[in-house]
Order: sequence, then structure tokens, then C-alpha cells
Amino acid sequence: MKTILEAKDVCKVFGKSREDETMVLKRINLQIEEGEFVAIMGQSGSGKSTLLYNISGMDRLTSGQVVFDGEDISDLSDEEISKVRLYRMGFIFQHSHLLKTLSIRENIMLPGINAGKKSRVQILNDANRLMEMVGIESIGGHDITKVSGGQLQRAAICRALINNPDIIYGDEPTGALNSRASQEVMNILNDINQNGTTLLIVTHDSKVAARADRVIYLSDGKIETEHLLGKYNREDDSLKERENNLIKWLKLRGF
Ligand SMILES: Nc1ncnc2c1ncn2[C@@H]1O[C@H](COP(=O)(O)OP(=O)(O)OP(=O)(O)O)[C@@H](O)[C@H]1O
Repeated sequence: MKTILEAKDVCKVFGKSREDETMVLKRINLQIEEGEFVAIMGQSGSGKSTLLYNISGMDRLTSGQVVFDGEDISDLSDEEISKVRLYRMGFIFQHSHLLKTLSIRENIMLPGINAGKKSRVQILNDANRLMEMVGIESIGGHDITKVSGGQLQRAAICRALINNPDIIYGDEPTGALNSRASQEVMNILNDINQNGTTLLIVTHDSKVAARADRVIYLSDGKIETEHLLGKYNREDDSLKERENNLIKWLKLRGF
């Protein structure tokens, strides 16, 4: 196993002056192995999103280090870190953040065009293949305001995958979906993980976290504890049992 992402003593302080400074992340140490699916849980305000943004290079740490695939990314310039994010990372948020002026297909192609590593035809073929994989090939030309929330999140997954990233970060990727759409999106993410892409996902939902290999529980800016579930094999139907075990584990610790 190879470590793809490592956080070392990561701290994040918000506040403009000494008086209103708040330390939101308190010396976080974390290792994510290549191909792992890790869920981050914790109460509202515990620092889950802040952790995700700081270890993915979307935000700047106050102190500590983040090593991505052997490279310290905490000291990179804005331009350098943008390139790492564009070429090697994918992001999915609670709301898709697709551009209203572009069609679904164009939105998916955009990071590929920005990366400038493949021809337009190749990017178009990749976008079509990804849309087919997640079942939205028929709506590629649609305006983004004319499709469902579940379809938008599938498009967001395709956009995250267009540059073939090593890791996908998700901040409540199913948070705005109904239960059925959420399950469908998570089935896709489990399949992507099964094919080797590392996943790191913030969620409140035990149904989502039960699909992860490992659940990290954050409390007041620190990793309180973690729970190992092992790989969820989509072939069996043990999801309910995994979720029940996770809920039991959370309750036993008073979470
Ligand atoms: N840009 C910011 N400036 C100041 N404080 C912030 C900023 N972003 C987050 N915080 C504070 O950091 C703390 C952690 O926020 P964060 O969004 O990481 O929590 P969370 O665990 O993801 O919460 P939730 O589950 O409600 O989304 C909160 O107290 C929040 O108010």
C-alpha cells in the first residue's frame, strides 16, 4: 500500500486579529492510502469541511504539512497548487457548482480543456464515455437548469473525473439529494473507488459513511477516533449491516 495523502500536525486558525482568533483544526495527523475510501464524520462545526479544504489545497494551512503523493503541497504557490488540483484531484460539493451558461456536456469538458493535455475530440469522447457510465448520456446537451438534482450530481462526478484524478474529495456530495438519488450517486462513487480512485468524503449520513473502508470522527478540530469497516463489496448486500454497526459504534462513544 502506498500513502497518497498525509497530513502532519495540520492546524488552521481563522480570525483577523488576535482577539477573534479561533483554532478550528488542532494538530491533525492523518494518512490516506491509495485506493482507500475514507469518510469524515463529526458534529456540525467540528471542522470537517475545513479539514477537507485544507488537506486538498483549496485553503491554506496555518501550520503543519500536507504531503500528496510524496510532494509537500503546503508550500506551493497558488499557481502550482491550482495545477495539482486540476490535474490530479477531483472535487464534488453538496451543490454541483456547474456553470449556467454551459450545457451539461460542456461543463464536464471544461476542466479537460483547461488542463490542455488532451485534444478536444479526446475530451469530448471522454465526457461521452463518463456520461454513459453514470447514465446521463441522453442529457448531455441540456441546460443545467432543466435536469434533476441527482442528474446534476452525476454530471459533477463526470466533471471531477474528466482529468482522471488520483483522488476525489467530496463535501456532503449527497447532502441535497433524496434517498434514492443519494444511493445511486453513492453506487457510482463506490464503483469509481473499486476501480482504484481514492475517495475522501465528508458526510453526516451514516448510510453514506457505511460504504467507506474507514470512518474518521472529528470532534472540536481533532480526530477523536476512527472505525475500520473494510472494503464494501457491491456484490453482496451487507450495507444495512455495515450501517447498523457504524451507528452502534457511534452511539457507544456518545456521538
Ligand atoms: N472562513 C471562515 N472564517 C471563520 N470561521 C470559519 C470559516 N470557515 C469555518 N469557520 C468556523 O470553523 C468551524 C468549523 O467549520 P466547518 O465548516 O469546518 O465545520 P463542519 O464540521 O464542516 O460543519 P457542518 O457539519 O455544519 O458543515 C466553525 O465554527 C465555523 O464557524
